[in-house]
Amino acid sequence: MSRSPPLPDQPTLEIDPDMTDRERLAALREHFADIVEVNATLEERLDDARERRENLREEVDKLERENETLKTTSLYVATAEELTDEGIVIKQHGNNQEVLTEVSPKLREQIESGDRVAVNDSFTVQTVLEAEKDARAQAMEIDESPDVTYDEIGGLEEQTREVREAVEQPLENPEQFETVGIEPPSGVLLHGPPGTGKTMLAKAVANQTDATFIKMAGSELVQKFIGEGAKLVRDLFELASQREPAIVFIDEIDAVGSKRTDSKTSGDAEVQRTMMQLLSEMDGFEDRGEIRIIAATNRFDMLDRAILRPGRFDRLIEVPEPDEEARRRILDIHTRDMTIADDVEFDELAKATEGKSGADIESLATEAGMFAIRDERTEVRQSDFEDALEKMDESDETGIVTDGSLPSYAY
Ligand SMILES: Nc1ncnc2c1ncn2[C@@H]1O[C@H](COP(=O)(O)OP(=O)(O)OP(=O)(O)O)[C@@H](O)[C@H]1O
Repeated sequence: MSRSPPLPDQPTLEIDPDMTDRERLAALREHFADIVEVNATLEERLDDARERRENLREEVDKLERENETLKTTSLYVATAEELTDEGIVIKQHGNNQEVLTEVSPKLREQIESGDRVAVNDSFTVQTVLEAEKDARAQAMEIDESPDVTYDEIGGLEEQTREVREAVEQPLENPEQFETVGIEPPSGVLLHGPPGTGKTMLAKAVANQTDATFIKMAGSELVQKFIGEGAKLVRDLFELASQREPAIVFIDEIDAVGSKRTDSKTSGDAEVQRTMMQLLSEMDGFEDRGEIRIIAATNRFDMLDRAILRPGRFDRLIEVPEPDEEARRRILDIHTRDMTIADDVEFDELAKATEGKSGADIESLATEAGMFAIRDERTEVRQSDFEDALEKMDESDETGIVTDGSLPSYAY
């Protein structure tokens, strides 16, 4: 805060007993003029101080209001439907209840009908939410040019060939399909245990074909964006058609495409709506041009068969856990940039990692590197890999997984 200038000195009256009346009058006049000047200065300062106090009071009010807002627990999301002289008509998400409510004049200036707002328990509008495209941006990962290449994928030669045939060829040589007179497969479903390279495979095809890679996680659709799943699916396909050629990758499709249950809870209904939207987008897909869809799941058994009908995900590709040869190759790939000591026996490590996925082998290499660093070495030895493996097996037993996710062996 800026410091105020010092107050002016109090004027002093200097009267000498030897002064004539005229001199005394002059001195008094001068003193009076000084006092008037000091008074004006003080008055000016007082005005400044009042103004400052007013500003501070406003600031305190604002902070108090903000504090109040923060203290009130959850807010509800609603859409501002209509701005009237009496207030704002909002429609609450979830129950579609319409309410005429109040809003501060300042907030009102920022609201247009159609905006999403947050309201408190008494429906008073508290804030205007960012445009919905934010939910869309959050729900989708868009990668204009993924950098994964086929040679970074260990094993999966047959799967790579199939994916290239079903996705890459229709994008690169559509006329080949026309000439032969067949429709390319609509959607490809990769199924297999977690961390085996399904996402990598989809990214590699996008890279190879210069397609935009747009990923959406099924679990987020139903958990994070409750009430918006169907709309986000629509947005996903709209976005893809704006970014052609594009590869739409739907990870964890089981979250929206599980077998229908008989329960009628609203959560299930929401999942159903999301899935119906997905199916209808896929059915109307032929005219969409250069968009291919790849989905992935590690719960193949749970999938609703409707998803697998012809014209939908009709090319099923199993992505299994890597065998010994594939593990050897994955070890090579993930230790490519590491300084490896001569004593490291990759063949032996490939044997010892039976049951591990590609993602596990990647963390094994990183962990072995960490052991070397802890020991202040730059070269990674066989013993580092062995220690890392032991640590990994221990955490498998305790169920603690290094990347923070829960182990999922449902496959
Ligand atoms: N076959 C593989 N070759 C090389 N690296 C692999 C392979 N499989 C997995 N990885 C490594 O593990 C990471 C995770 O793999 P990815 O995301 O492709 O698995 P996913 O099958 O899609 O898993 P999830 O089902 O959990 O989504 C990759 O970034 C890569 O570093």
